[in-house]
Amino acid sequence: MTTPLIFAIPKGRILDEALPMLAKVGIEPAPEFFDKANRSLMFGTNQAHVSIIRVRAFDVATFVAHGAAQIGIVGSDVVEEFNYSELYAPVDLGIGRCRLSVAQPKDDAEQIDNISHIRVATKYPNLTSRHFEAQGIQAECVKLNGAMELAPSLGLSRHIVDLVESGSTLKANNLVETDRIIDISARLVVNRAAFKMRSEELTGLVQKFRELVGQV
Ligand SMILES: Nc1ncnc2c1ncn2[C@@H]1O[C@H](COP(=O)(O)OP(=O)(O)OP(=O)(O)O)[C@@H](O)[C@H]1O
Ligand SMILES: O=P(O)(O)OC[C@H]1O[C@H](OP(=O)(O)OP(=O)(O)O)[C@H](O)[C@@H]1O
Repeated sequence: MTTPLIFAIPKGRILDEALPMLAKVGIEPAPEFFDKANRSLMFGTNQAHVSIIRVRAFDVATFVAHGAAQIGIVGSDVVEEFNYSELYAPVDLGIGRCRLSVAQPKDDAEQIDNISHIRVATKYPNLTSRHFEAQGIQAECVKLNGAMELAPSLGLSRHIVDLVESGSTLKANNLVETDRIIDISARLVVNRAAFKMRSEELTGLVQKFRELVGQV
């Protein structure tokens, strides 16, 4: 019997858009997956050789990069933040679209043109440092895991780097977007070693996703 293929999917907001895509490529989670009272983290599917794990978005990349899961779905923000060499991201799924941006208080007139150091609250210290480094600015990142928008009003940092979609979270917290770092969408990710070792199964699955999004 072959070991099942482990497919990692994020439990956050991408999940609702990812499940119909999985169904279209022929993978449907077992009914227990939809039972909120069920505390399992790994689920069978309609395909005997495919299991699903539901983990936090950042952890999808970690599970797949280390080969604990062979394939997964995760935002390109996470792929680029980690930059794991073992993570192959062959398909842009076109879901979970947003952008990673710099923001600051609406009434803060400070320009960052003439400064060499900046303090930034963010969940993305690597992307943030890289972005400011390219402008000759050293970024001191304060790592938060959510609610970055609170940082400026509470004096944690003047600037934040966070995900923006509609802009309503920034607006509700009196912040304005000052720079766009990257555009983001969800990617199909595959562990490179697994892609070689289990090439038949994984190439077939990658191809189905490519066809689904019209990237043939
Ligand atoms: N406002 C948004 N619009 C569209 N896509 C988003 C938005 N916010 C996040 N995403 C995408 O969804 C992914 C997961 O975001 P989500 O907010 O569900 O995670 P989270 O709750 O911050 O994660 P966790 O609880 O696992 O730390 C992000 O990595 C990004 O790719
Ligand atoms: O521009 P908008 O449409 O307002 O979306 C942006 C918000 O969405 C995400 O947060 P989420 O709602 O996932 O909550 P989180 O802070 O717990 O991650 C992100 O971190 C922003 O706060």
